[in-house]
Amino acid sequence: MTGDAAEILRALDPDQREIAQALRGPVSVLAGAGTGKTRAITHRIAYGVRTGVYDPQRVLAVTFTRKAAGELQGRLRELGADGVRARTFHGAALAQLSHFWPQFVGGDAPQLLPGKVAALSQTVESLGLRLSGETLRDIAAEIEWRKVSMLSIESYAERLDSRPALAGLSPEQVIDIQERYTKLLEERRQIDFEDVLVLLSGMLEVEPRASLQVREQYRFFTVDEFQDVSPLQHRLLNLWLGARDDLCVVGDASQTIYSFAGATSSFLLRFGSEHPNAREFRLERNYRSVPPIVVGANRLMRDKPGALQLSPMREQSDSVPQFGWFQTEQDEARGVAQAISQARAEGVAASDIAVLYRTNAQSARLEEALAAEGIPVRVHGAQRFYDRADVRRAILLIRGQAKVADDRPLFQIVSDMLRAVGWTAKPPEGAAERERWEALSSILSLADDMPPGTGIVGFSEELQARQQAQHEPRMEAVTLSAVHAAKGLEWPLVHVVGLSEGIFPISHAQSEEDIEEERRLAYVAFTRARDSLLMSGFASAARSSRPPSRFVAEAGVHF
Ligand SMILES: Nc1ncnc2c1ncn2[C@@H]1O[C@H](COP(=O)(O)OP(=O)(O)OP(=O)(O)O)[C@@H](O)[C@H]1O
Repeated sequence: MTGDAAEILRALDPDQREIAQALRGPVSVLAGAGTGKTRAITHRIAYGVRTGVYDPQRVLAVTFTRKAAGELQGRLRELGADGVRARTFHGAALAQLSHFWPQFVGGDAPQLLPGKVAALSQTVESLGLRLSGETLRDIAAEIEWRKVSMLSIESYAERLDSRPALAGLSPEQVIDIQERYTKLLEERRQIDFEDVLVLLSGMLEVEPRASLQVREQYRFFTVDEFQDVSPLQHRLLNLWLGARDDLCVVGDASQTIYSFAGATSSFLLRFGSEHPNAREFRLERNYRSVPPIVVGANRLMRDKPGALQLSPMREQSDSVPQFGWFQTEQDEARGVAQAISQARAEGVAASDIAVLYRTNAQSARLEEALAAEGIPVRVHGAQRFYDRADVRRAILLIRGQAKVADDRPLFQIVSDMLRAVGWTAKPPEGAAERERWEALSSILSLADDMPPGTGIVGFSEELQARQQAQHEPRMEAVTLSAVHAAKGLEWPLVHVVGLSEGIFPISHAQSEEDIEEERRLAYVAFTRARDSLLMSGFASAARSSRPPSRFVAEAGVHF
């Protein structure tokens, strides 16, 4: 073993190390929240590359979001596993579909529909119906569910009884809309997001030359968050694998939060029966959170199927989760903003704080309250860092400057470039301006964090590599995020807001299954916190009064 390879293993605990050394064959890792599963899989890949078992070009790490793929790619790069690709299912599938279409179908691949709602709106109009934006989104969600569950419209029609009713629509109308939507896309030569996987899977099934090419390209697969895989993604993964079995899947049944969209943890929990020679590992040591948070998380999931029992690894702490109860949503937002102001006054960095909520609609009130306190925020998922116009311009300028012999200190050159796109040393007023300023400032902080002696050429290369990997620099702002989008992330101080019955769990979660999913979502939210977890809720709604969320008491938090 080379010294470098041994170095990679040194960062791991004994369980993680065993995983990193299990390089071949089917491997499943059941890993609780904060137990270092991302660390285990990135080090496993880096170890495989470093020991020469893996050709980096033939390794594919699959995640569910572009953000997670960017993080993974960034971490792999830091571990010296350049060349390994981290992609979303969708990203990898789209690249393959565009590549194969001209060869096996002819012409260019159909155009990808940016979203379903506009096409659906046209479809329902042609049927003489008038539906709200919300109903159109519900119809879109049903189409997505049908496709990822691999059901034809006919089979879907047979199951319609067990699906949620769509406001004001008869079963015949629901089916009619789906048929017309399909026809409209065909006429326009367009495909939607799920069609990418449907079409690619079909192509790989019937076209041995295509599947052979894919299997030539990729040999070793790792899938993160496997508890959220859909039947359609599972089918595609099996097609990528073919007869081989170099597949490592990692997940936590307690963090399954996309069942509503067709995901199921059964692929994770049944991995051993699908691959009888699989090795199964467990990670249950929680490194992320102080013990009282881990105890609360364990309580919330007690006796739930597939739940792991986390053992806290951090030192004992008296930072127990707290619950604050407010009269109105506005009072709650103000209370949270004040608490954040105070934490910052005590020295907590804005980037170390997150506010998590059940639905995106909750963010506006929080944004307002935080802006009133002069707190910089970034709304997670609103815009990708490298898609920001100013960031792109700044990177272009830096790249241009790297071509000129400029041996001034890096910090000076970069701040000049940033000034050219409107950055100032002092933060501006106004939430949007401030967010823009924070984005540009994060480029400057990145320059500041480069090893001493790095020049503009080295920095420009680093930026380009990060941009390619979508690896974002850290912004000095409080993160506002829906819980779904916070999966896989962590912050020292986390506020989970709207913990009121009817908000979280959400009012439309009625069945036992729906409530279980809400509970897992609460589990994801609570386990994002490293040092402090502050929960809150509010009593009054339009015409009624709500009690605190059941999840607060279930986590053993007193109020
Ligand atoms: N062996 C270890 N020693 C010390 N700290 C560790 C170790 N493994 C992981 N950690 C730390 O624990 C935290 C969680 O790790 P990571 O993000 O890899 O977890 P995860 O299992 O992917 O989490 P989740 O499933 O909740 O998103 C990180 O702060 C990481 O640095």
